[in-house]
Amino acid sequence: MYTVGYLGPKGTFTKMAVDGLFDNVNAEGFATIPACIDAVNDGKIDLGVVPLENAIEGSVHLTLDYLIHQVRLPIVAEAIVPIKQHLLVHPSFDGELKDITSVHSHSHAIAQCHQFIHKNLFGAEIHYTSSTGQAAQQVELDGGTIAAIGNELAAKEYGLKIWKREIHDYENNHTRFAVLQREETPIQIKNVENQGYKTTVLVTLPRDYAGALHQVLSAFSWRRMNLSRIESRPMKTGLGNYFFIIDVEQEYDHVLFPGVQAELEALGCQMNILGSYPTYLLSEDINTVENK
Ligand SMILES: O=C(O)C(=O)Cc1ccccc1
Repeated sequence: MYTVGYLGPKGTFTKMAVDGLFDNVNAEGFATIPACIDAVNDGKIDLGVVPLENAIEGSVHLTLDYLIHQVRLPIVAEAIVPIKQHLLVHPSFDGELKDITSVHSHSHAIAQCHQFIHKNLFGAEIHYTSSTGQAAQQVELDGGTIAAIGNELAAKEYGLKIWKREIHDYENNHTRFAVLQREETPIQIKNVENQGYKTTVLVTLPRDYAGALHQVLSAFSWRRMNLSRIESRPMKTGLGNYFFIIDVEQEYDHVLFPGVQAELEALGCQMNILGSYPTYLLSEDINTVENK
């Protein structure tokens, strides 16, 4: 049985991703994303599930930066999870929205609900937590007039009342989660069909010159390799120096990718593969918890 790490405590979206991907695993919660990645790297757990990107708020920089700068673990699968954010209160709360004095959640969850907070919780203090689960735990402990933003699983785990459902500002809210493994071996995923494959590459340019990025993209383009995302992250060596993280919508092969790599190296660029992996789209039902 795998031991799978996730960003805990119980009731986070990362835990929902674990439940959606795996049957019969030993799930272990970690307080931070780096702690979960380190545990995979140190061989303490078999797999780690970490958030990569949200449709409303964009990349999870902590995950990307830790994977780029600290611990290069291969991404072996991706889960795309439909996200529904709810406003959770203590069961003893019987006030109105205007009575809520503070709202607690992970910065990404707060950002997905900025408009809702601005219009309905104006004046409430915002408290950032390390996860939505931790925010829900806080509401269970403190009660009173504080609220958390999180999912139905958290409401169940911490005995909270869902005061208002689906408060995220835009529809089609999804988060991508990466499954990390120390050494790539085939992994057993629940009975869900994968939607295809992606390969994520990291490219560094030798220096800033006119058309450098255009040349990099051309290496993919003339080979008809479709890109689904390009993101720049600071190299942390000074302003203007970036890594480019590029998702290619196909599985790694031994012709096209080495061809791109040779072409980029001839330009003085470096290219590293961060993973080539199947992508799983999890069902909306994952947001609904049975036997509440
Ligand atoms: O807070 C949660 O519920 C998480 O699972 C962490 C997280 C962080 C950033 C984007 C999505 C999920």
